[in-house]
Amino acid sequence: MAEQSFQLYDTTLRDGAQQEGMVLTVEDKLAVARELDTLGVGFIEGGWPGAVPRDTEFFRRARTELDLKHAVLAAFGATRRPGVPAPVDPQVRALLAAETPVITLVAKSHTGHVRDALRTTLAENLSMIGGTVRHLVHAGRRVFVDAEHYFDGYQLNREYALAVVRTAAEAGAETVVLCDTNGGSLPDEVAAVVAETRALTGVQLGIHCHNDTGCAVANTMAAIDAGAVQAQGTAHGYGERCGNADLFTVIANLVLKRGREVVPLERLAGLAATGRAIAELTELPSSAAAPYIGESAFTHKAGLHASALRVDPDLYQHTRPELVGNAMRTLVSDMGGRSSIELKARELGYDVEAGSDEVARAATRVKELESNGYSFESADASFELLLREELTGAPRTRPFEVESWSVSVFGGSGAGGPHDEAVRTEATVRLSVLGRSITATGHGNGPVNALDTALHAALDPCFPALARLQLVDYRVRVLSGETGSSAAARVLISYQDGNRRWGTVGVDANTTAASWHALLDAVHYVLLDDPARPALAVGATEPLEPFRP
Ligand SMILES: CC(=O)SCCNC(=O)CCNC(=O)[C@H](O)C(C)(C)COP(=O)(O)OP(=O)(O)OC[C@H]1O[C@@H](n2cnc3c(N)ncnc32)[C@H](O)[C@@H]1OP(=O)(O)O
Ligand SMILES: CC(=O)C(=O)O
Repeated sequence: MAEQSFQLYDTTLRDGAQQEGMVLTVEDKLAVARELDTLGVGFIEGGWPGAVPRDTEFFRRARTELDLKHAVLAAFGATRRPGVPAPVDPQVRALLAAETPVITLVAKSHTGHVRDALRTTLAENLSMIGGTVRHLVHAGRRVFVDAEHYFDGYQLNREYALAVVRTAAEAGAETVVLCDTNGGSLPDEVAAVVAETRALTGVQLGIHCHNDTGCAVANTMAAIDAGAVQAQGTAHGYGERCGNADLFTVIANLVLKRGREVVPLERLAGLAATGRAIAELTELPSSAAAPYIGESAFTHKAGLHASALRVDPDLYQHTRPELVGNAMRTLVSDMGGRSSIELKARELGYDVEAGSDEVARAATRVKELESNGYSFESADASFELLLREELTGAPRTRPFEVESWSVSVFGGSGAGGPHDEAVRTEATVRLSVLGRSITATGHGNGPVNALDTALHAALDPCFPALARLQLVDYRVRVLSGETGSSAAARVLISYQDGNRRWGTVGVDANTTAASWHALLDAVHYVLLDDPARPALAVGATEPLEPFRP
């Protein structure tokens, strides 16, 4: 049964948008709000109407375009200006004009900030808070008050900080949210201040933490344990400076560690998908190491871990990945043994046993190859080719043979420089498909691009499956000094193949040859299980017999 009373308050669209590098259009903001609603947060703070024109527009469009099923919208803004009555303060009027059920006011609770930043008296600040809250409540809004710099203010002048909380609540604020605005607090301090404030005021409290000590989530959890009933945070912990508390982590912690079903379990299982969707919209890379939903959150590299995980996944995982929509992954590397190979093989759909000779041989080969410069961690396709060789006990079967390949780079006008358009690269490949010789040439902005184009030109007519193969990333690492071998370069190539992304690796003394090996692995990988073997070879008048490995 979902816990109704606890308030999950998302501020991705306001405080999260204060993150360096985040620029959201109104369209993006509407889409993020829909994702958060689907996840099941209770409140979505859409921005500061009247201050940020885009946010004013967001609230205008939200009225007709956002059909929220679960969440309610909150507009954020400041208390009235000193000396200006709330009803005529333009910012306060803009808050009402946003027509949201909830308005969240930021209010100063630190005496130094009142004097130096607001440049007014302590009494006037309290009057600004009380007057603005009363005005908004009178207008029919639910009001939350974010007590800015509360924890620092509490240390400096406890009575004044408490007076801010009491003033806001007496004026009608439903929840007073204690903010660690500078993010400098630690969990024990937060827990103590929340508990004391609660005991001394009896007011319903929330928590809003920044991550400047790396403790935003821990501080939020400590505050909740101490009695806070509203948790504010952002998707992926987006926010100013070091960010805010990551609301995704807070949600998963509450449900899975505290047994508080703040979102139903079926929505929690959509957490990773929500995270991916929001990262797409913000165009900010999400951290692979993000708790619960990061790509690496349940990914295992060490052999000893893999050995235990084979027996029971709980031995090296704090929770079950599927509960948050994530999945366990195994990485193959020289840090693994037979168990890592077995787990990876099973992940790839092969039924193998750790004790088998094939797995032992594959483990030995991975260690040997990695000591010569290979890296299979992000070259899962190259690993699968190696595994197949061991499982079938035969060298790799090849749907085509390479007769020769060459690359030429033609110098430019002499002006040189990276953008000298006259520099051209041409690659020629000569291949044999079922005994027929095919020659093709490709041009590109460099050797890899030209070789890739030439390979496609030669093979796509024979193997239609190759047409969907798209090279998306290329990385070269100079290995001199890293290994004892003569290999000089390791090339890792990533491909997009329909919805899948995978990689290959090539190692050679020559960088272009290393690239060629990685390119060939990709082609062989796509053709591993392609039922449409060469349909019509170039120059053939009759369809060729299906290829049999
Ligand atoms: C902790 C937080 O993250 S709170 C949210 C912060 N978010 C933002 O600031 C984003 C939106 N802000 C803005 O667009 C602009 O700063 C505006 C429109 C609010 C104000 O712009 P301007 O009028 O040009 O003022 P400016 O930005 O220079 O300074 C802010 C003013 O707000 C006042 N102010 C600061 N905090 C508060 C508060 N809690 N209550 C009322 N007024 C406040 C300051 O004293 C200053 O007043 P002044 O103009 O009399 O010096
Ligand atoms: C209100 C807010 O964002 C803060 O104090 O950090």
